[in-house]
Amino acid sequence: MKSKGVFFRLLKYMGKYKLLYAGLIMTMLAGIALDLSVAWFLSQITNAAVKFEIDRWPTLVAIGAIILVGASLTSFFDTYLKQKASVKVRNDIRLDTMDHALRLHQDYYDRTHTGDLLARFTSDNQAVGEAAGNIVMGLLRNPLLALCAFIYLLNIHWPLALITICVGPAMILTGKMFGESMRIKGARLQEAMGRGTSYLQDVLGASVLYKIFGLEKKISKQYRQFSTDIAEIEQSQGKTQGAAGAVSQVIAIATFMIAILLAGYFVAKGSLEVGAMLAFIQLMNYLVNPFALLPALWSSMQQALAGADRIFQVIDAPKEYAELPTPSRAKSSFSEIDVSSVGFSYTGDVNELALHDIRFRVHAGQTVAIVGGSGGGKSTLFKLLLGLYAPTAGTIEIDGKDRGAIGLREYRDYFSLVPQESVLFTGSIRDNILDGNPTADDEQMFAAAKQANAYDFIMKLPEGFDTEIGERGSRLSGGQKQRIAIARAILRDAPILLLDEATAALDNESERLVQDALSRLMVGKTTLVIAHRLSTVQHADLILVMEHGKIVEKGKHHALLAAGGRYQELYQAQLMNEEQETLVES
Ligand SMILES: Nc1ncnc2c1ncn2[C@@H]1O[C@H](COP(=O)(O)OP(=O)(O)OP(=O)(O)O)[C@@H](O)[C@H]1O
Repeated sequence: MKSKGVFFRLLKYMGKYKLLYAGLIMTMLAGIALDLSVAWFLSQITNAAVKFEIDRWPTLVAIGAIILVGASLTSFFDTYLKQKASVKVRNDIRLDTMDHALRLHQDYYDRTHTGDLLARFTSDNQAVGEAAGNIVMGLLRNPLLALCAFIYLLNIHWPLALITICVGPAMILTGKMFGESMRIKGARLQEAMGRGTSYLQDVLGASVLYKIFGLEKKISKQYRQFSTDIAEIEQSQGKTQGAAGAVSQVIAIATFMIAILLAGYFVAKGSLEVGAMLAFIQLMNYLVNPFALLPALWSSMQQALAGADRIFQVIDAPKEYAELPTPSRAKSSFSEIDVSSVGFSYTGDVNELALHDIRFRVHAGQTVAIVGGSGGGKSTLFKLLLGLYAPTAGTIEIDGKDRGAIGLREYRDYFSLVPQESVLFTGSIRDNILDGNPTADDEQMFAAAKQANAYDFIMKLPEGFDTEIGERGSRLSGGQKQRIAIARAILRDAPILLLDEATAALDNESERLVQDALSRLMVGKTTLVIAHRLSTVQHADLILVMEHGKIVEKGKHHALLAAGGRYQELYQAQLMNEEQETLVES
């Protein structure tokens, strides 16, 4: 997006705090008046001194004191209000980003590293906050101060004032010259930071893996590359900023010198008072300094706008819902799911189908096992069933209606999910189980925990259900996390359960507790399970064998085994696996 468009969008966020910005503008105007009064004050003191007007001194001291008090007050309010405005705008943008991120299509999450999204919430947000406070006010105050100083200068000595104002166009040109380059470097920097944060997130969340595999040196080397990229862009930014600063300094000093030489000349000729010359010097500062600051402010604004653009990309990305959906209320029943000629492509290209012509029907209460080799399309089928992606061809209907007719939230209310790796959120065990049904009371929560074989271990924890589980459940064992996730699914009590069986074996006792919990969860439910266990497939009402995105065999265990096809191969392989596991354990 063009930086102008980005700026106007940022302005909308700022517009919510009109009073605050009105206060800031008043403070700014008072500050400028005080600055100018210092020049006037200088001229008064000098003229009184030159004319030996000693009796004016008490008044001059009083004026000096008033200027001092005014300056300290405006300085306080200026800093305080700018900070307040910046914090409020940042907070609103952060909340808005979250509000939109929660509604993004799964496709966005599958394509984008979460670290990159995190950078938009952190470093980009920080840059935008700066823009809404210090930078925008600086961009307003400096030209206005320069303009007021110029008008005052015109009053003192107009030919001198006109010579001095030449600094303006030269500085604006400098700003333009370096601003675009700063904006491009700013965007590159934020992207590099996004990549660095993504990498950090992967590595710091996998401490056990890098310790065991001895990857410390490799990771340190790779991170050096990310860090060096960031440092190089920052250095290059420094160069551009330095060059912009140097050019503006040269212009400022040259203008200053010419004006002073001329002012001195006019005093010597008797056409300018000494007091007026002192006021002139002070006013020159107010004219030249703002122009010297403008290029740097302008480039910081460009950099902040590059950050804002990255945030607005998240806000503008296609969403699943127009508003945040109402909390889920699981459906109580259904009769049939009909998957009819479903085809799907992640890329939208019909030549790259991840699923081809998938057809099957499930009746309430049945268990369907989905088996097949890696990359066969099992998880993709789950994603479609859960409404995370829409089929490219064909339909998925529940009781004769597809998700378009039912509405996405309501469609998802038919489902509960137990993923392969249990995901728990930061918070207490209670919070996590109640995610299944926030309206459940303690009795229902305890009953769910008991069914999930989780109650006893939870009660042994120091704070029972109120125990904080730590980041991603890090303070719990794998089996404990799974049982909490199962308790959550039990409390949800949705009629269709999608279960991705864990491939990683737990120890015997833990495995038994988890399996037992899962069988209780499945009672009375329709279950579609990506199955890795023989016991699950043997008892399924329907087995779908998936290879290369197609259902290559379909039926019940004995019939498929007798057919001697792909299912039999998979079954034999799994049988050998489980026999080996039993041998290792015994
Ligand atoms: N987000 C994605 N974008 C593009 N292609 C994808 C995406 N996710 C999966 N695929 C591709 O779709 C195909 C099916 O993958 P899927 O994860 O559904 O297989 P799977 O049967 O669940 O495999 P596994 O048993 O190994 O988990 C694979 O070729 C995979 O590379």
